[in-house]
Amino acid sequence: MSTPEPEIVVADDTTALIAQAGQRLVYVIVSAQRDRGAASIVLTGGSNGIAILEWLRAHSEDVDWRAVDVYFGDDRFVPRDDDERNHGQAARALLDHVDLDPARVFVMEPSDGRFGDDIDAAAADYARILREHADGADSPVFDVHLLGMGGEGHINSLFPHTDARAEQTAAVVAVTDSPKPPPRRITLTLPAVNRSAQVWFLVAGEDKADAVAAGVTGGDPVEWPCAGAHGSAATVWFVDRGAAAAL
Ligand SMILES: O=C(O)[C@H](O)[C@@H](O)[C@H](O)[C@H](O)COP(=O)(O)O
Repeated sequence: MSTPEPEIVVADDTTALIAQAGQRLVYVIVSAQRDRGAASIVLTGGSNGIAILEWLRAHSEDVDWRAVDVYFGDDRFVPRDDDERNHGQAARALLDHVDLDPARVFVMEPSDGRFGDDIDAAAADYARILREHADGADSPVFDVHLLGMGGEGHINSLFPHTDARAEQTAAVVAVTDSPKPPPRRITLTLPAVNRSAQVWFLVAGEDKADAVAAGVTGGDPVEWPCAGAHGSAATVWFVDRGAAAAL
């Protein structure tokens, strides 16, 4: 399946990057709600993934939050109240402050959740949730999957040269040896990311420039996982000047 050429949006700084991506996200959500009655987004961790949620908290008066399905691209398999949880960070930044329908917020279980310390059961549960909202496929067609990115090109918890990155079938896998701590995580895989209509990267800093260049110019996705992520309708790289330095 061919994918559209990536679009690159270069912002002067992180504040502008987040505002540009935030404005466009509001537009996509409002358009989807007008056309289909609902929108679906996949959240991500990291400083930019959380910063866009803080931006939305202040600028999303046009969004009907009760008609947004919220998923997570990955989360750390640590206790619910651990500061490392992407869900907790997202809740503090946005989710606790807008009128979401709790039945439409799909959280990966923590290590003290319904499955206790059984990470495989917790990952299987999230796979079940995705299937239930996927019209016969393994994962939904998300309107927008947000992605942060590490300097070595990792996205979600898909790190270079790992089985999780190489997964071709399952939509969700457990990771127990993440090279970046904490070691245990649950993550959507590239097949799930790539079912999204739009995949958006939020990337700042010159230390990410080589990975951005690899991602944009079709580098080897084994080496640079970001290069394997594409939306079916659009792939957008929101980058600051530093992250764009090698383009
Ligand atoms: O799971 C993690 O360990 C991090 O959350 C990580 O995946 C992060 O999202 C990226 O490294 C981008 O982070 P920044 O947006 O802070 O650059």
